[in-house]
Amino acid sequence: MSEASGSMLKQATLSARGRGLVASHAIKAGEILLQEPHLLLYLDAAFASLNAVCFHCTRLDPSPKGTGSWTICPVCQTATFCSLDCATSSSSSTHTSFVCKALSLLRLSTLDLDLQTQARYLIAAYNLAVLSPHDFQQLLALEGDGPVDEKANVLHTFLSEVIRHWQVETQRLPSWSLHFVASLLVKDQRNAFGLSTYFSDTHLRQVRAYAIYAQASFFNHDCLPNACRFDYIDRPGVGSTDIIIRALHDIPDGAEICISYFPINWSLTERQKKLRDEYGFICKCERCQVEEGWSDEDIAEQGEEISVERDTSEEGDEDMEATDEEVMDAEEDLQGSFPHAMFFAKYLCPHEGCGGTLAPLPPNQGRAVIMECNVCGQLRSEEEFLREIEEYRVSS
Ligand SMILES: C[S@@+](CC[C@H](N)C(=O)[O-])C[C@H]1O[C@@H](n2cnc3c(N)ncnc32)[C@H](O)[C@@H]1O
Repeated sequence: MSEASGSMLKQATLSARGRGLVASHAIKAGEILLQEPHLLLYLDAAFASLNAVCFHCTRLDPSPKGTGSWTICPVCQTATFCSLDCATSSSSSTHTSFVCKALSLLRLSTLDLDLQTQARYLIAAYNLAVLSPHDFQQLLALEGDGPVDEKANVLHTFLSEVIRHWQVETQRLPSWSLHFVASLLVKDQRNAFGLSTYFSDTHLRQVRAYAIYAQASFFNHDCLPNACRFDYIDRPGVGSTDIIIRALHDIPDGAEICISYFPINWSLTERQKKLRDEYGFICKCERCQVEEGWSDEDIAEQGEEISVERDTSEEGDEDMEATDEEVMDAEEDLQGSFPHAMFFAKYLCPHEGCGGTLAPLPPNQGRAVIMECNVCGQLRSEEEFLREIEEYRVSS
């Protein structure tokens, strides 16, 4: 085992799941287990084409189109910057002359938007290899190696062309083999986190950018996670693209910390497909094992139960604290309905269509537990939680 970050986590090799992160001491609900800046960041091509997201910090342009003070790089006509600071910092980091040239060629290419996003990842990875070999080694150390497929072929051809152009204009840079590009693409698929914008009116989430984090990439998946991730990409100041991992509940010393790689309310079929196709494994977690034994009626019933539990009132915000006894009684009431009912009642965001996970705010002595949603950002007090359960009890 080796220390991962600070004193909260240790890296361990775990049976049938490679490396993972375990608690290096007992952890309290809501504690921040990890806060980490990205190793690599790249924009989603569809979002980038709107020219309303900063190439360097990924903040959105809040002003109506054409009225803001944002600038676009006159050379590649692709990278948009929200401020002089971002434009200046990026010229020696995320938007070097190499990246600028590569983006110019990407703009003229015929790659579809999905391939353009992947090309942006390879450009950022190549830039990282040139600027910071140490950080690039961290990327190479991440899980993932893959077959050479059509996508890898197309993207390898594009990247080789970029490197050839660049060599003609400036210096000699190493080329990358087709197998190397294919393996980097799998590392991205298995380790990148999407930084999303949530539209509360339509409940849609649109990925704005993708980020890879050196330590957070070691969290394994569980369909009943004990931690979840937050990001605050539009928050002012530095560190807006940091990943923050918070404990959902108390975690004992030595237990593995797992997150869910997708919204926790996905069905068994959706979860298994995603994990098999994109992450290369069959999930054997407790929840999957229970749900694999279900009949079609059980599945329909569970869907209804989750939606009933989520159909909550938004009224009232009395400032009284629930006692531990009240919370325990409520938990017992729910246990009987279906396995893991309590997990959804506690941790699935009650706001319709959101699908986010609620985690307690970091512990603050003497204060009631307040849960925060990692998607819509809304808060829920313990009293609201008890009221939801009471409404459910009355209606069932
Ligand atoms: C983000 S990485 C997590 C760290 C990885 N275990 C490692 O050794 O670097 C994702 C990969 O870990 C493995 N993994 C994650 N959760 C797993 C689980 N519950 N069971 C088996 N393998 C898992 C899969 O290979 C997956 O593609």
